[in-house]
Amino acid sequence: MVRHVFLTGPPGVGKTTLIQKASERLQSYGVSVDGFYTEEVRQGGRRTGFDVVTLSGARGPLSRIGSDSQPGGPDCRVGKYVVDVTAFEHLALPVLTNACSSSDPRQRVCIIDEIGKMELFSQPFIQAVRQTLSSPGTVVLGTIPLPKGKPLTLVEEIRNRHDVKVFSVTKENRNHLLPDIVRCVQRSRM
Ligand SMILES: Nc1ncnc2c1ncn2[C@@H]1O[C@H](COP(=O)(O)OP(=O)(O)OP(=O)(O)O)[C@@H](O)[C@H]1O
Repeated sequence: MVRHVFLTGPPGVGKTTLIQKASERLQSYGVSVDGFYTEEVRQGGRRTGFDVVTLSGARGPLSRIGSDSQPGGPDCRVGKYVVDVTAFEHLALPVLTNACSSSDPRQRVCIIDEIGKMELFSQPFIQAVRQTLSSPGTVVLGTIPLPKGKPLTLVEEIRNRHDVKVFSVTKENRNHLLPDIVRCVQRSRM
């Protein structure tokens, strides 16, 4: 029985776009949707980092090019991007906690875009994702990266769960997947 739905695929293929469309479609059906997206930040035509944007409209940095890690702190770097773990946790953790603790008896959908290298610098985030996945009232609609390099423990865990359906997004199928994703989430809520 599928409980949670994840999208995977190469960078820039359209995972976030699909999740946003699915979220809008689900909300138009009266489904309660919460969570966060990761959006790229561009300045002068080049990508300078990523922001976390919650569905309730709050925005903060996830990572930026060229800024240094805190002196003496851990080096939370992915390629040229330095992750602002504190800012990320400040935005993402309350969203996940709320998704698990809502008193609304109807099942709700929690968008987690994405669970990748940058986000996984945060141990509290890892714990919060595990808790959300095991929360009976919550269906997760999220994104995970394709397997590449060293396996990411939580991502492997998600892939191996029996209650998870993973859609692989490609340039060829990205314009056709939306109804399947929405249907799968709707069925998970029954
Ligand atoms: N179906 C589509 N047709 C044309 N362009 C698209 C489509 N889906 C997304 N794009 C464009 O591709 C770019 C990347 O999209 P998006 O951010 O959704 O990809 P992503 O897979 O989430 O990327 P990342 O791996 O960096 O998070 C955006 O500029 C978006 O407008």
